[in-house]
Amino acid sequence: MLTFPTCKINIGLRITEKRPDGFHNLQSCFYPVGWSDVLELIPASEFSFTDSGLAIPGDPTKNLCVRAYQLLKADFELPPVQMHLHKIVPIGAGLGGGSSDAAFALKLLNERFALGLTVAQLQDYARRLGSDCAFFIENKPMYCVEKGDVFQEVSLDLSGYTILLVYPNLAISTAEAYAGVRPRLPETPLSEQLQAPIETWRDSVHNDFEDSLFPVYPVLADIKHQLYDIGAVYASMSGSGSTVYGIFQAPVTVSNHLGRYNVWQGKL
Ligand SMILES: C[C@](O)(CO)[C@H](O)COP(=O)(O)OP(=O)(O)OC[C@H]1O[C@@H](n2ccc(N)nc2=O)[C@H](O)[C@@H]1O
Ligand SMILES: Nc1ncnc2c1ncn2[C@@H]1O[C@H](COP(=O)(O)OP(=O)(O)OP(=O)(O)O)[C@@H](O)[C@H]1O
Repeated sequence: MLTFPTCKINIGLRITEKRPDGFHNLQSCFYPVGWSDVLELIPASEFSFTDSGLAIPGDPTKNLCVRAYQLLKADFELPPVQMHLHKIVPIGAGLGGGSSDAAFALKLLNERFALGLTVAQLQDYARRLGSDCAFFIENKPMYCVEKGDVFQEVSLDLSGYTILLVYPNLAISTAEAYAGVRPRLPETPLSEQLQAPIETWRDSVHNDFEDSLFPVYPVLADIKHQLYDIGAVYASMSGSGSTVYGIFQAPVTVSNHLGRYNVWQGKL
């Protein structure tokens, strides 16, 4: 069985407070984007995990796909499987790629072995693997609060718009990015700003990580300016970086300047 774990962008990201558990509460709209990995699962005589495509740093036995399998195996009689991940979505990119792999692995195992887990149960398993993971169970636009794993329905529909993602070949660790932020409650809740037309977002919808990361990595601010220069209606960094995205009315010609990076264009 094959599945295609997509990624996400954050439209606005306000870090509101540090929690007693060391994590941060946030407000953000998570929106699915079609740039995807490929995950294959085949029943086998013993468990194995292999990967290809982009090199994944760290120990493969701790890959989030393996951890997803082990999590379910602890509660169910799961037969052994051969798992293969072809990695396409950049890593340390603010796109939640690894989290998506984990969530899609949970969904695939649930389906293949008819475990009968509900969406809420799958989300509970996903939360144990990472803050971004639970979003990818339903994988639809959501207003996310707390650690980014508590959801409120959002009536945002950007279908028809084109998105251009620019990964500047620079990995940013999520934990380090959080260590650099100064949490504070925004004067206007993000949910209110998102109800205004997309043309207003440039002046209102903000990713708090930009404040601490743009001075350290000037290339990020440069990409954001370039995206506005080529006609983006709205541009922002996603998550804790380093991907910067632009939302456009129609498909765009990627300038030579941006073409030097790892770019992906598609429909929202
Ligand atoms: C930046 C975002 O991508 C926005 O969607 C997410 O908040 C990151 O979520 P994630 O990559 O799933 O992060 P996790 O694997 O849960 O946590 C990695 C590290 O990021 C920090 N972290 C993460 C999420 C959060 N709400 N507060 C945090 O402070 C913690 O130091 C944690 O040790
Ligand atoms: N399937 C996977 N894909 C990517 N990284 C993985 C995966 N499984 C485990 N990891 C580990 O997670 C680290 C990347 O985590 P990090 O949260 O920075 O990036 P991400 O999952 O690509 O997305 P984001 O930057 O949005 O959080 C990698 O360095 C790797 O050690």
